[in-house]
Amino acid sequence: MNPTSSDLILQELQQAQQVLADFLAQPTTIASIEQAAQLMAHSLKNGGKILSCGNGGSMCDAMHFAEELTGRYRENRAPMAAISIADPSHMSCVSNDFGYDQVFSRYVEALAKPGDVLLAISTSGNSGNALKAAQVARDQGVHVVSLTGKDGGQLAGLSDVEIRVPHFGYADRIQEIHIKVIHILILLLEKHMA
Ligand SMILES: O=C(CO)[C@@H](O)[C@H](O)[C@H](O)[C@H](O)COP(=O)(O)O
Ligand SMILES: [Zn+2]
Repeated sequence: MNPTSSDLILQELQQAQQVLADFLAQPTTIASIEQAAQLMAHSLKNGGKILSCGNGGSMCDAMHFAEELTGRYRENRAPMAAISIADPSHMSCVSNDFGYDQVFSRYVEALAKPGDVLLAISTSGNSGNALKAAQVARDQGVHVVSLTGKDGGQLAGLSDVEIRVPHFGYADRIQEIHIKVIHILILLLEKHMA
């Protein structure tokens, strides 16, 4: 028998609850979020900035993160220096002329300065363009914070701080936790910068 809509709704919410419980049960979770916030706050206090990137839904998350730092989260306060790598003209030029793997790294190469932070978001931890951006960032003295899923992929090894959602199913389950972490990071940045 096909599941009813109510069955599907309940199943979705219960699965999300389980992924959140598994994330919370991971011994590294709380410390890694606090470390990421400290790294970002240190950079901002020293005149640095945060660049964020990701593909698909994770690009939306990268944009969401940056706009709430330059714009607003819960309350009005001074803007913070953050920019997501999501300019369509840049993305189309670089994809067309150099390849999609370079869409984020070329932006990092152009704009990032030592002491800045790159927030790289990838549910698989294996998207080529995110890996290349993290590698170029490291080469330029830019700290890498990553939001990953599954086993962290290759991005785990390229990160100064990795925040991993240890879920091996669909990406949306991982993204649901990523956006929660993004909001917590903003909350902590506001606390550190106040
Ligand atoms: O939002 C979703 C799925 O929920 C998709 O658009 C998803 O972000 C895309 O398939 C991405 O290309 C996946 O990349 P990644 O998270 O593995 O780096
Ligand atoms: Zn938000």
